[in-house]
Amino acid sequence: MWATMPDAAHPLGALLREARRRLSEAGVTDAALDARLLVEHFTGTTRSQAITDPTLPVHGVEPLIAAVERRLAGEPLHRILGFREFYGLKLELSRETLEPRPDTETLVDAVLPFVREVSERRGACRILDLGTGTGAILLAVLSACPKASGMGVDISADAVATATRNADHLGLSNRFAAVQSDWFEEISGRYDVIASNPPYIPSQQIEGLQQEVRHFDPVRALDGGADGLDPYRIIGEQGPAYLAHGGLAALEIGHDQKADVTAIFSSCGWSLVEALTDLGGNDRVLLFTRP
Ligand SMILES: C[S@@+](CC[C@H](N)C(=O)[O-])C[C@H]1O[C@@H](n2cnc3c(N)ncnc32)[C@H](O)[C@@H]1O
Repeated sequence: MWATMPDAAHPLGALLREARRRLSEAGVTDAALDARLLVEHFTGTTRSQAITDPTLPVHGVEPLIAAVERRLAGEPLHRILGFREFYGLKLELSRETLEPRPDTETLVDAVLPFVREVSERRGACRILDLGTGTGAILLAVLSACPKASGMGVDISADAVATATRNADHLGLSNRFAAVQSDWFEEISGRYDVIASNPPYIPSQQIEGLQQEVRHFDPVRALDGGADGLDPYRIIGEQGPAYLAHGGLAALEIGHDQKADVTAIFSSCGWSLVEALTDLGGNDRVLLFTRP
């Protein structure tokens, strides 16, 4: 109905039904939720308006029509919206940033007790987030721990700019800095925590990933080299020079990488202190110290 009259005013309830119908007929999982979020975002309306005032006339529906078409073409919902929630924070996405995943919240939960303990004991705690992307991990930790501060590192200038904007919007820029660097290349000083969710997919497996990941997440955020372990070798070998005495390394890993990453870190003098699983019960986070 809307494509023939994009300039007309459409009742909010009818827009929602039409968006839901199109998405569900195309087999989009979570069609109802996606329709609601697209309608709210692209018409500037709220969920309660849709419930209490479904006849509310909405003008200028072209952006909504275009957004639904993008979803029908397979683009992930949050890429279209341009943001995603992570650890309760609204984070802007951009072309070269990974869409942060709920499983990565496991890493935030894993480091917070250590960050709080160091902050309480010393009045400060410094965190280095390698491969920061949107800034997700570091910003989540800073939002939960007011005495912590940190540096987000990314090889992508676009990611560094996005993480910086996210810190501004969240009111965290006084404790957050971001730098473009190939891992430790531009880094100096020592940090209490080195955190990273590095690219860890073996190069050969990228082609076989779901279309939504393969086409819309940046390859540089996914590709961990021939066996997926290259970044862990770099962090394991070079990390000790940037770690404060008694510090912690916290790493997200692929579900089948626990033994390999533990072996790499052990060979560099680290000790595994904890291994955590994600919401699906898969190995997801490893914590190491240097005795
Ligand atoms: C899996 S993403 C993680 C993004 C974010 N930390 C998160 O958890 O949502 C990996 C990130 O590492 C960055 N990266 C890839 N190679 C890098 C390198 N050599 N040096 C620094 N960052 C790199 C990518 O640009 C990407 O932002």
